[in-house]
Amino acid sequence: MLDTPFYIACLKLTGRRCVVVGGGEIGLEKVEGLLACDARVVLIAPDANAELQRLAEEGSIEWVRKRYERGDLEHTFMAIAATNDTDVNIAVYNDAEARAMLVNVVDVPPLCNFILPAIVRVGPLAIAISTAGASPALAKRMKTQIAETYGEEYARLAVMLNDVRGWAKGTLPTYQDRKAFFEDIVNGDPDPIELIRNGDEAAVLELIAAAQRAHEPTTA
Ligand SMILES: C[C@@]1(CC(=O)O)C2=NC(=C\c3[nH]c(c(CCC(=O)O)c3CC(=O)O)Cc3[nH]c(c(CC(=O)O)c3CCC(=O)O)/C=C3\N/C(=C\2)[C@@H](CCC(=O)O)[C@]3(C)CC(=O)O)/[C@H]1CCC(=O)O
Ligand SMILES: NC(=O)c1ccc[n+]([C@@H]2O[C@H](COP(=O)([O-])OP(=O)(O)OC[C@H]3O[C@@H](n4cnc5c(N)ncnc54)[C@H](O)[C@@H]3O)[C@@H](O)[C@H]2O)c1
Repeated sequence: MLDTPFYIACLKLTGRRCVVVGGGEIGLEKVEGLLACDARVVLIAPDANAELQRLAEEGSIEWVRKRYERGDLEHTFMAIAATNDTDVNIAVYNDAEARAMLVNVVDVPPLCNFILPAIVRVGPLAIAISTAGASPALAKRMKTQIAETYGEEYARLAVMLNDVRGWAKGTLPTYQDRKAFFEDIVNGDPDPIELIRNGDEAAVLELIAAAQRAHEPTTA
């Protein structure tokens, strides 16, 4: 799989039907990942572990208590198979592929048209690490190391920069102007990340205000 050039993207799952087939520990892991992204999760499995049953009872997921059938993929955006039956996993893959649907069979690369990276999430930041299947264990180790480097201060700066995007789009006429404005702040002196680390958000706001003054077109 190392010669597969994977196209990395961020999917919007909000409100979309995502089907998980298999109600064991691994099925639960996948359900939780999808719920964290506001997907409409449908679990297909004749039995499910206690936590999945709880999620179904509280209405967080729909549990269809039966064995998988092709029709379960109707109107579905993504399917993830996590059963202990290879024939079922192959059927899910074939049925999803026939509909050009996104499909992942956990830990079976030939039955995936997308694979899952290890992810570091902090606020709006998401850093994905993929080894193209070469070593999930290494991806997991890197996740820990990256999480130590890119913490809350980066997430906070992202939010502060988002707050000024409206001003930039409304005030700075060209893409180049907006690019220069944001790069001045992000790579600014003093370093905004260091300022946030030291608890001095007021100085970051001042850095942003100074960039606004420097980049605002003159009306004369
Ligand atoms: C990242 C992560 C995300 C997630 O699952 O959400 C993920 N696997 C994780 C953990 C993990 N998986 C395995 C181990 C044992 C150690 C090891 O083998 O390294 C550990 C470590 C552990 O469990 O601690 C075993 C394993 N995994 C695959 C195979 C098949 C094969 O090698 O042929 C085998 C051998 C099975 C066997 O030997 O029988 C295949 C895949 N696993 C992927 C993703 C995709 C490639 C990702 C990439 O590298 O780009 C891919 C291709 C398909 C997919 O499943 O999407 C998650 C870390 C989550 C986190 O902690 O953040
Ligand atoms: N548990 C682990 O740590 C782990 C790690 C890596 C890979 N795996 C593999 O991932 C798979 C899932 O692991 P698990 O621990 O969640 O397994 P599990 O045995 O606990 O759960 C399997 C689930 O699949 C369901 N299932 C079986 N046939 C089905 C069908 N026809 N339609 C719908 N659902 C069906 C079962 O009802 C059960 O809910 C297994 O193949 C396992 O070898 C497990």
